[in-house]
Amino acid sequence: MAKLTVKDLDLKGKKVLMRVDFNVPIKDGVIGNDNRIVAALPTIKYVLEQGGKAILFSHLGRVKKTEDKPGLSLAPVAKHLGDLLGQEIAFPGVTEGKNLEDAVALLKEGQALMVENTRYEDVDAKGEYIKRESGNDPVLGKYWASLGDDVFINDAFGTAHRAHASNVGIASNVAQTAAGFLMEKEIKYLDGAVNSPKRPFVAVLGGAKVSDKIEVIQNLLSKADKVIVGGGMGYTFSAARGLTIGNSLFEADKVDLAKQIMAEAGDKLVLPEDSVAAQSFANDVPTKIFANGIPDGWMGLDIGPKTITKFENTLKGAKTVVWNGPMGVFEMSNFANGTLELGKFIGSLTAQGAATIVGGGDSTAAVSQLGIADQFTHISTGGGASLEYLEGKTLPGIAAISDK
Ligand SMILES: Nc1ncnc2c1ncn2[C@@H]1O[C@H](COP(=O)(O)OP(=O)(O)O)[C@@H](O)[C@H]1O
Ligand SMILES: O=C(OP(=O)(O)O)[C@H](O)COP(=O)(O)O
Repeated sequence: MAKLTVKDLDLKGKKVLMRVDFNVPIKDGVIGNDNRIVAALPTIKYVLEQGGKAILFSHLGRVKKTEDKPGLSLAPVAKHLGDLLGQEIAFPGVTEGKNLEDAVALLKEGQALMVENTRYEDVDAKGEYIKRESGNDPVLGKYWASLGDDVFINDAFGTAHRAHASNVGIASNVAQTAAGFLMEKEIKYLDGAVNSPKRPFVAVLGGAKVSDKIEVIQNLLSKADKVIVGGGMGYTFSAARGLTIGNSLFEADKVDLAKQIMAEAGDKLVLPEDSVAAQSFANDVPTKIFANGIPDGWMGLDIGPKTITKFENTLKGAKTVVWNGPMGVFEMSNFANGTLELGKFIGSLTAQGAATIVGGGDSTAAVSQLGIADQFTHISTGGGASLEYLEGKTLPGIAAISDK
């Protein structure tokens, strides 16, 4: 990679700005899976060992209103990072202002500070959704850059497909932006899959970020031999096929796009045949399998047995598999089966010589939770980022890293 990397930098005594992707699942203040934090440790440790003063930035979830803020504080993450590093991480609990600047000034060589969730800046004091971080407000990027000593390390591969103030904005206001070790590693693995995928190449998409990822399908169709769509993403296609979907996850304004994709894709696109459904989003209610549409009052929360078989048949003999997005709400045991079965099947292809890449915060949490993480060639910390990289797009977060 002809990009500047962390080893090219002189860090001693410098206030080093660092973007990491610590967008991890948190429930009631408890971190459900710390893969993304662990994956960034080598770069953070290196910066501290070199005598840098690390100023860490990350987003957490999506902040759209004031009420979102308390549950999306990075406080538990700063605490957990401190435990992993064996040293305290300063956490002033704000994204700007005197308290933050004073905490930065107190940092000594080898110490680290974590800024509060960068997306707190997306909602102002009046509760307006102003997207200062997500809209890459130039004043905000400049301000965050001013906290450091002109050096920025971007190790947030999972956020590389976003052009936000905390990655692209900071980068455009410092002399040097370098890739961290995680960013380098992710690019190395994905390059292999993009440039010369062994065929058949099958992409598997699921999850809940329908409007974000449905457009990826169109581009992937020209790269992959088959594109499997399940999980929450599948129901917009079911609706486009004229099936009833009850209360399942659904993006009404993407139905036309789904129709267009189906028409263009022909049998390259592989869609679900049945669902495991429930009458509420809960694990302690009865479940039922529906094959031809889901009736009112029910929501599809996992792929059903026929779909599992269909997807496995599609995957048989694949030599490259890229998977992003769980097949169901794996966080609840009643709806984890589709993700588990498909995950085990994809994992088994690795032993047959296939390159298997699973990406995304929740997808990697799922394979860890299910105990099958070691069966994949590469676990990517980025879901949307790895998909867009595979499409051949230039990711703004990577483009903003300085050339050597
Ligand atoms: N049928 C479904 N209905 C609602 N949510 C779903 C469904 N299938 C999967 N999900 C949810 O999708 C989420 C993950 O989606 P996404 O963020 O796109 O994946 P990743 O983080 O791996 O990129 C999980 O929290 C999972 O519960
Ligand atoms: O979790 C992430 O993406 P992913 O779910 O596609 O892996 C990244 O942290 C980006 O988050 P965003 O999709 O809210 O911008």
